[in-house]
Parts: sequence; structure tokens; C-alpha cells
Amino acid sequence: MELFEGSRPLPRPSYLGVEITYPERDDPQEVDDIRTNLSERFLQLADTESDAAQKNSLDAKEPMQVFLRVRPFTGLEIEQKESQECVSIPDPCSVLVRAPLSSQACRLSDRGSSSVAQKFSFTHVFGPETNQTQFFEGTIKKQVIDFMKGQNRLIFTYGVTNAGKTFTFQGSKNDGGILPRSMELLFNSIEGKVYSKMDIKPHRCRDYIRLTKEQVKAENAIKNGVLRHTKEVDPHCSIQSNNSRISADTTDFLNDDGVSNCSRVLSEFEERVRESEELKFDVNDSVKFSVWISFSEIYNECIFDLLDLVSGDKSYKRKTLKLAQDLKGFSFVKDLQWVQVSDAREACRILAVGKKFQSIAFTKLNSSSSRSHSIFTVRLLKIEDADVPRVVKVSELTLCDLAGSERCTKTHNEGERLKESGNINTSLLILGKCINALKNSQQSKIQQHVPFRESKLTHYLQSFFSGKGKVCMIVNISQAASAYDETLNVLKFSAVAQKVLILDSCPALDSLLHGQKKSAREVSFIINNADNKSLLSRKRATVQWESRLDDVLEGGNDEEYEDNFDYEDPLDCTNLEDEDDYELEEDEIVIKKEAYENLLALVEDLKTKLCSEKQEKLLMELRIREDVAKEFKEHFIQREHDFSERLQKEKELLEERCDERMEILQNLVRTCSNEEEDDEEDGTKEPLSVTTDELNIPLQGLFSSIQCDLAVIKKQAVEAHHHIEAIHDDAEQISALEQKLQKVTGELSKTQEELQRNSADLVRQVNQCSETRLQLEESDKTLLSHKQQIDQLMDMIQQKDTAIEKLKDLISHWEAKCEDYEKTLNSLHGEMVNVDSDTSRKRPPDARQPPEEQPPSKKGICADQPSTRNPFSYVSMQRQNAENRKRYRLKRRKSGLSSDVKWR
Ligand SMILES: Nc1ncnc2c1ncn2[C@@H]1O[C@H](COP(=O)(O)OP(=O)(O)OP(=O)(O)O)[C@@H](O)[C@H]1O
Repeated sequence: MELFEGSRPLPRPSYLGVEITYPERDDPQEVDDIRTNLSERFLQLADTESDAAQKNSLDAKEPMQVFLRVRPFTGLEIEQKESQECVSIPDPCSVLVRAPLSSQACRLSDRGSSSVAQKFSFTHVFGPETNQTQFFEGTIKKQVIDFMKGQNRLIFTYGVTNAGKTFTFQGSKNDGGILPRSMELLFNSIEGKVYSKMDIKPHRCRDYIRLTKEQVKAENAIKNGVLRHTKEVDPHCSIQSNNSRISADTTDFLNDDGVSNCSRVLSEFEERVRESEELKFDVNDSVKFSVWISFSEIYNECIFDLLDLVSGDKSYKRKTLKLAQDLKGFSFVKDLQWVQVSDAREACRILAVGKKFQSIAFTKLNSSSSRSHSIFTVRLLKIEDADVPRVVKVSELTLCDLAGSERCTKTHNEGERLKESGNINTSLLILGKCINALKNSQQSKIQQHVPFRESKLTHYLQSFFSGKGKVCMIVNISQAASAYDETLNVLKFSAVAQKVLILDSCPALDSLLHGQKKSAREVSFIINNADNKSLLSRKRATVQWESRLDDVLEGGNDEEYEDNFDYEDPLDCTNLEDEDDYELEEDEIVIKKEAYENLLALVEDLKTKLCSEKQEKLLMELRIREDVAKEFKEHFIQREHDFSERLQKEKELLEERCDERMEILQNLVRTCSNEEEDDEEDGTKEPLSVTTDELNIPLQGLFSSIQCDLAVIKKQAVEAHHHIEAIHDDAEQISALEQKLQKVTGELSKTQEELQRNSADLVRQVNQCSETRLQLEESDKTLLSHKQQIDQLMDMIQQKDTAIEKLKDLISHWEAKCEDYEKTLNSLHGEMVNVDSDTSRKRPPDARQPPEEQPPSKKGICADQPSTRNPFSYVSMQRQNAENRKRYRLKRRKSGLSSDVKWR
């Protein structure tokens, strides 16, 4: 039966106390971890009571401390409206983040709104208003104190680029970060107890070596060389070795070149420390402390020593250092330069030298972005400064300023910067994987492989996650809306990191050693024993059942391994000293014969117990294996049963679907045949139900027609084949065909040319047509406007005609009136004539009187009476008529009648 189907582990069988469930899944079933668990069980059973007590203390695990620091907005960020209240701090131990609308998180969320806030808890949250002092006091101070008490501590920063990691770590020009402050606290605390000789130097991970006079000289030369570098970069600095106090004349912590010049900050801090807390070691006068510092960086997956003097030479290719692992499984950087320091100022100057050589570059998001993970390590040797100085404790404080994760879409990095980003992101991703795997292993009993070796950073940090000492993480975030998505990822990672339990073996050792005066060899035995146990538990946590050699030894460096074998007792410094010293140490161990015999008996007794234990374990293993096999068998039977059920169900489902499809097909065929029937002339209807035979008829027809087509195609293919063969044989025919082809091609090209010409003509004509059409349209428009004008004129003519008609009527009216007047005049004239004749008859003929005025008469009206007319009166009458007419015209004109009326 298949056990591996993917990467997700199956639910554990019941022998681990987990109920067997059989969800539908395609993931692999890891079998290796079963063996791991057995081994763990054996080890548990093997522990004696005293061992158990010791083991309990060794396994004193605590969750990793994670502090969050929220960076304030920069001026530029405020200008760019980055402040969208994405981050708030409801209480000192939690932070609330709300996705801005522009964020990917918001876009991808189902609700698509920014209203849903996420809360993350931390050991402590420091808001944007927190200053460096408050931050140091609230976080690292305790760690430094623990370190001074002899414990190992790792402090590392984590966050996206430009989140303020380096600021927190190293600080600014006027305000030192946790690193200079730690140094200050350390040297203030060991004031007057500094072991300034350089004859004992830390070695490998937790060892030390005694140096000869020549070696001491060489060390001194190296130290002065390093410090000279600070002189070169900062002329105001002066070396003041063997002086733990800081001179007041020195200036800033960092100068403009980013070089350490810590005095002012340190002297201020010194004051504060002195005021607030004087942490003095309550140790006798013979106890001294030797402080050694190293500073390295992991750049593009290579480790470089930042205190390597040749680093300053640009043409010199920096030496890549290797990681090594001692027999206890602790990693260390091989051939790393350790420099002894006597005061905080020296430490800061060494930091400045290292910083000068550190890989820092301009990116779009940060003008001085760390392109590497920097590791600043302080080793503290507690020395009993008697006749022969003797190291009683070695502790280590490692401060890692990790480079920030970055999105290339935002940084727009290219070339070298892009490569750096890739390496930074990869190593941080692996750190995330390791943290995740550690958490899973600790929470679920299922041993997961922790991929420490996949990156240099995690490989280096492995020791701390495996019991070397406590780990403290500082998470830096910015509140900028544009960095929200990255910030959210950082917070999620931190939430996981907080769940990781860190084993700290040092307190156990302390408790074991406390209150008893033991010889160096006894101490070494206890430590080794403890180390071996912690190593075993470490191996259980990190290495699978079959530990491969390269999981234990470093980089194929067998020599290193053998070296460690020789010096497997870390506190038995005689191993590394002169032979004489060794003898001296040996002579100090005094065991009575009785005790020796007792011990021998004890050993024998233990041997027998061991044998019986082994037998018991073997039997138990057998039983467990049987149980496991039985449970597996049941499990597989159950799975088989499940699978057969599933198979059956699927079969039924398929059959059902098949039936449904058949029904659909039948319906389709039925509809088609109905339609055909409708088309037929007789119009007789088929019954709705179709039998299978009836259904087959059209299909058969279809098949037969397809077969016919196939036969025709085959025939054509055969013919074509024959034709091709014939053509193949006949070269002449080919050439004739080729000629024909050429001719046809020529004709084709001619036709094409003609076609092109005609097309061009056509196009031209089409263009002309369109132009003509446009002209025509314009003419139409003009015609229309003319027509409209004509219409208007016609209207006007009509109006005029009407007016003329009216005038004509008026004229005829007035003519009639005139005739009336004439008639009246004529009658008046007649009357006048009568009156005249009467008067002449009454008067003597010679009494010629001038005629009286006569009313006007029309010319010719009185023509029929010329014989009766007096020539004199006639003339006057005519004159009178003319005057009357004149007066009448005048009157008419005044009354507004047309003057066109003519008197006839
Ligand atoms: N708490 C703070 N108060 C004031 N300014 C800060 C604070 N934290 C960071 N800054 C400023 O923010 C900028 C970026 O900080 P820093 O260089 O420390 O980021 P980083 O996380 O180390 O970036 P990278 O990973 O790219 O090296 C710097 O100009 C720094 O002075």
C-alpha cells in the first residue's frame, strides 16, 4: 500500500494517543518519525531519577522573547500621506493593524474593506515615541545583565527594509542604540575588574586558549591596527586603552561617515547608568573579566570578517570565512578575528571600524540600507586571577542586525542590489521556515526537520535555538500604509516566533555547580555530561533518526571535529595549555582508594543495570514494534476498506452519470427525428418513445456514411499516392510541371500586379466618386436654399398682387365716384348755363357783364353745347374746373388716398 502521497503528514496512529481518523487526503505518511518517537521513549525510560531531575532543569524552556518597536513617520512619509492609521497600540503588549485600502491584503480579502483589524501580542510593544534609553531599559538591559552573569544571549532584529533595525541597533549620531548602551552597561558593571592582559583568548565556540608572549604581542598589534583604523576615519578619537571611563572631550557616537564616535552619548548614558543602577558584581577581588569582541557579516551567503584589516584595501578580495561546529554541536565562525577591549569606547570604535567595511548601500526605500546581516559578538571570560589565571566561565552575547526583507517591485533594485535582495530574502525565508519547524516540532511531538543548514544565517544561529542560550527578537515595523503588506508578514512571523520555546542550559549548569567545591575535572565531567544530554536532546529535536554525518560535522571539516575531540572538556583548560600546566591540574585531583573502589563498584553495578536496562528496552522495543505493526495492519485494513467503499461509490456515481448521459442523448435523437418528421410532407407523427433499435437507425446511417466517406478518402489517398509515385519516377514530367508551375506563377504574379493596378484604380475612382458625391451634396444644399429663396419671392409677389388688386378696386371705386362728381358737375354746368341764358334774356345784349364763376367741368363734357356757350364764361369755367380739381387732389392727398388716381 502506498504510504507517501504528498507532503502533508497523515494523522498519527493511535499508539501516539491520537485518534485515528481517515479524512480524504493525498498526502504522504511519514514513517521515519515513528522511529524517532521510539528513540525518545527509550531515552525517557533510560533516565534515572537523578538524571530526570537534571534533565528537567536542562529542559527548562521558555518562549522566545519578542519585542516590537514601531518607527515614527519620517517627514517624507507624512508628505506622501503614508499616515493612514494602519498601526495602533491598544495596550503595552499588543498591536492592532488595519489594512489600508491600497494594500494587497485589503484587495485580496473577501470583504474588501479595511475595517477588519488584526491584533498581535508581544512581550512588549514600544510605540513611535519611545526613545533609545527607554527601549534599552525595557528590552536588552536584562539580557546584558544575564550575559554578565555568565549566560549566553542572542539578540536579533527583524523587519522589512527601512523599518528602523539599524537605528535600534547602532543608534543615530546623538542617540546610541542598544549596542553601545550594552557595552556601556557591561564596562560600568565590571569597572575595576577588567582583565586587560591578552594572554587568555576565546577559542571556537565556548573554549579559550592561553597565548604565549609572542601571541600576545601579535594580538596587541592586531588590536592597535584595528583601532588605528578608527583614528584614520575619525581624527578626534584617541586610543585610551586600559581605561574604562570615557573622556569628556570626545564628541558624537557616529560621525558623518557613519563612523563611531560614541563618547558624548556614552558619557551621558554613563551618568544615567551611574545614577539609576550600579550593577556591580559581588565577586572577590581575584575575579576579573576579559572582554573580547568580533564583528562579522553574512553578505550574499558568505561570511566576512569586518575586523579583518585588509578589508580596507579595496583591491583585496575579502576572505570568506567558514562556519564550523564543535563536538557539542555549537556553531562558530572559523578564523574569525577576536579583539580584546578594555572599555566601552574601544568597543564602540571597533564597531565603527566594522561598520565602515559593512555592506551598506542606497536603495529606493532606504538611503543607507544594510545589505548584509551583521553579527557583533561579545565574549566574556570570567577569570580567577590567581598565580595562574583560570577561566571559570565563558559567556557570549551575540547581537545580530539582520538585513531587512524587501520587495523588488518596490525597491526597483537591479544588478548587484537585486542579487543582495535575493540572498537577504532567501535567508530570512529560511529563518522563518526554521522557526516554523521548531514551533511545530515543539507543539506536536512530530519531529520535523529544521532546515538550519539551508542558509548561513540560520546555520550560525542554530546553536541558540538548540540550547546555547536564550534568544530575544526585536521586531521593527513602520506605520507606512505602503509597507502594510510586508509589515503584516513580519507580524505574522513574529507571532510564530513567540511560540518557540528556547532551551537554556546554563542555569542547569549553575545549579549543578552551585555550592560545591569541585575539581576542574569533576566540573568538566558535569558540564560534558550536561552538554551531551543537551546535545542528545538537540539532536532529537533537529536531526532525524538517522543522523547523517554532515548534520553533525561542519562543512566536511573533519579536522575541526577531531580537534574538538581532543579538547572536549571546555573548562579543562589544561588541554590547551602547556604540558606542565596539565600535570599541575592533574595533580590537584585527589581521590581516596576507598572512594575509588566504591566508584569501581558503582561502575560495575551501573554496567549490570545498563545490561538489564538494555534487555528491557529491547523487549519493550519488540513489544512496541509489534503494537505498531498491529496498529498499522489495522490501519491499512481500514484504509483498504475505505478505499474499496470509495471505489464502489465512485462506480455507482459513474454509472448514474452514464445513464443520465444516455437519457440526454436519447432525448436529443428524439428531438432530431421529430423535426425531420415535421419536414416530411405527409406530416405523420412518430410516437414520442423511441426504442433502442430506432435510436440506432440514424446512428447506423451516420456510421455507414462515415464509412463511405472513409472509403472515398482512402481511395483518393491511394490515387494521390500513386500519382506522387508516378511523378517521382518521371523526371521529365517533373520538369514540365515545374515549367508549368513557373509559368503559372508568372501569370499569377502578372495577374496580381494587374489586380494591384486595378485595385489602385478602383481606389482612385472610389475616391473620385466620394468627392463627386460630396460636391453633389453641396449643390443639393445650394439648390435647396435657392428654392427656398424663390418660394419666399413668390410669396412676396403674391402679397404684392393682392395689394395691386386692392388698389385696382380702390381706383375703380374712385373712378365711379369721379364719374358721379362729373355728372354732378355737368348737371351743375347745365343749370348754370340755364341760369346764364335766363340772365342774358333779362339784360340788354350790349351790357356785357363778366361771367360769374362756374363750377369746374370736365374737358369736353360741355362740347355738345358749344353753340350755347359764352366764350368768356366758358374759359372762366374751365379755369374754375382746373382749380376745383387741384383743390380736390390736395384734399385727397391730405386724406391719404393714393395720388396715383388720375383724372381722366
Ligand atoms: N525610532 C526611530 N526614531 C527616529 N527615526 C528612526 C527610528 N527608527 C528608524 N528611524 C529612521 O528611519 C530610517 C531607516 O532606519 P534604518 O536604516 O535603521 O532601517 P533598517 O530597518 O535598518 O533598514 P535596512 O534593512 O534597509 O537596513 C533611518 O533614517 C532612521 O534614522
